[in-house]
Amino acid sequence: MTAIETSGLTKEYGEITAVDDLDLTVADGEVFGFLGPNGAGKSTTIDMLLDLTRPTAGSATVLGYDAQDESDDISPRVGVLPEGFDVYPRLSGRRHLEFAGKTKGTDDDPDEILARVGLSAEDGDRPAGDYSKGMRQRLATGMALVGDPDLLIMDEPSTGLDPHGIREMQDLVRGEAERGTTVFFSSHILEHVEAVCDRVGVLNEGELVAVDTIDGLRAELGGGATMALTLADPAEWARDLVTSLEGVADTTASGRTLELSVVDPAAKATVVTALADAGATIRDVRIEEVSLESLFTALTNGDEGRSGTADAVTTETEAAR
Ligand SMILES: Nc1ncnc2c1ncn2[C@@H]1O[C@H](COP(=O)(O)OP(=O)(O)OP(=O)(O)O)[C@@H](O)[C@H]1O
Repeated sequence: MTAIETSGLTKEYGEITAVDDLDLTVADGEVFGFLGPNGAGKSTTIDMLLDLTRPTAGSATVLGYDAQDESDDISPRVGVLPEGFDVYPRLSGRRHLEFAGKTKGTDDDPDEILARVGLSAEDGDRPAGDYSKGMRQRLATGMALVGDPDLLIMDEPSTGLDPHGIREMQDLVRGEAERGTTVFFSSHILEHVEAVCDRVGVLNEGELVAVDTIDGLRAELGGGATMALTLADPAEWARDLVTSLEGVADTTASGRTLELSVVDPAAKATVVTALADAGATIRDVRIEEVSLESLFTALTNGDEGRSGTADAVTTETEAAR
């Protein structure tokens, strides 16, 4: 079964096409990163999946149910961490979870959920207003996990977290994925998506411009990686050898250093093996992957977002500043 499937899904707000003819499939059990700059249409897509807004055209299924006609079958099976959710400061963490349980009509043990999101029983007793931003996000994720959903939808879950909080969030997502939960993770921060997602879909101005693994995207864009190998002997002969290998380009030799680009990620191992087989002694190998930043910029034409600010597309390093 597919967890999410959209077909020609479109949402227009007057002149603006927020989501444009979106065909997207997310497999059961997958952690899928939904990536795009501010205003790309991520939240609007999520709202249509949850029947919070109706499409202008097209359709979507969630867990096999029609998102519009069978939304009552969908909501008990889906947990949502909405963008910008904040806690009720005076309410304890445990009360938040009890409240979520009542709303969903389940009697999940709050302490089991606290533990699942990495909060202690003592944390559960404290007012959530005293929590760090990372703890608040974990509690909010816990509320989404009440009822043990098959699909967890997280809209920008790492916004505002420091690097430690981000790692905690990523561990949480990985843990849920290991339990078999499908995770749909929207973000405009590249590294967050790369670290946890099996595949990513890149949305730009409402259109899906790519769907692949991060490695696949790198390869597709021809960026791949650059390799610099230091050999024990002058590298000129090795240049001729590796130039003939599939997926290798731009080979240069200078003294004992051999530099090349690999278009196909698998070519890295091929280069090393071919040189070793030919009797070369490799003293050092340096590999530089194409940065996610440049990858993203290439896909979105450096788009800074329709409603966006100049830092709409950012890296973790920038976000942490
Ligand atoms: N209710 C609405 N009325 C009019 N325009 C809207 C409405 N909701 C969204 N839009 C517009 O649709 C486009 C997509 O917005 P959306 O919030 O889905 O993007 P996003 O990718 O989630 O962005 P962000 O990362 O900033 O949350 C934007 O141009 C936005 O201004």
